[in-house]
Amino acid sequence: MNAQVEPLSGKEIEERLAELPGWSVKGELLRRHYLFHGHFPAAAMVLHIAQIQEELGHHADLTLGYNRIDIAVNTHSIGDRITHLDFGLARRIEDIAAGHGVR
Ligand SMILES: C[C@H](O)[C@H](O)[C@H]1CNC2=NC(N)=NC(=O)C2=N1
Repeated sequence: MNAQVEPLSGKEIEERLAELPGWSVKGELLRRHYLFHGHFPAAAMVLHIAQIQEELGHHADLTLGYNRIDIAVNTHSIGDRITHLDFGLARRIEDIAAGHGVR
């Protein structure tokens, strides 16, 4: 699956990170965490992200804590590298974050 997708170069990753404040790359993972004012808003955002992931056919690892979620994503189908698919999902997540009352 997604065999046609290429890993992004370091320069491409830097350029795309510049458009996504709060997101970072560690090794071959694109990551962010969000903090909330309680558990339900954090859980609700996880469900909203799940909906987007099913729409895109691309899925991050989501860790739900009491008042935070931790997100990490790469593209499994090409050996766990960072691709435009990961940044596309990150963009979509970032676009819903304010509406979920992240602090
Ligand atoms: C068929 C389906 O689209 C693929 O298995 C998708 C599902 N979600 C995925 N998510 C991630 N992060 N990487 C993938 O390679 C991937 N592949």
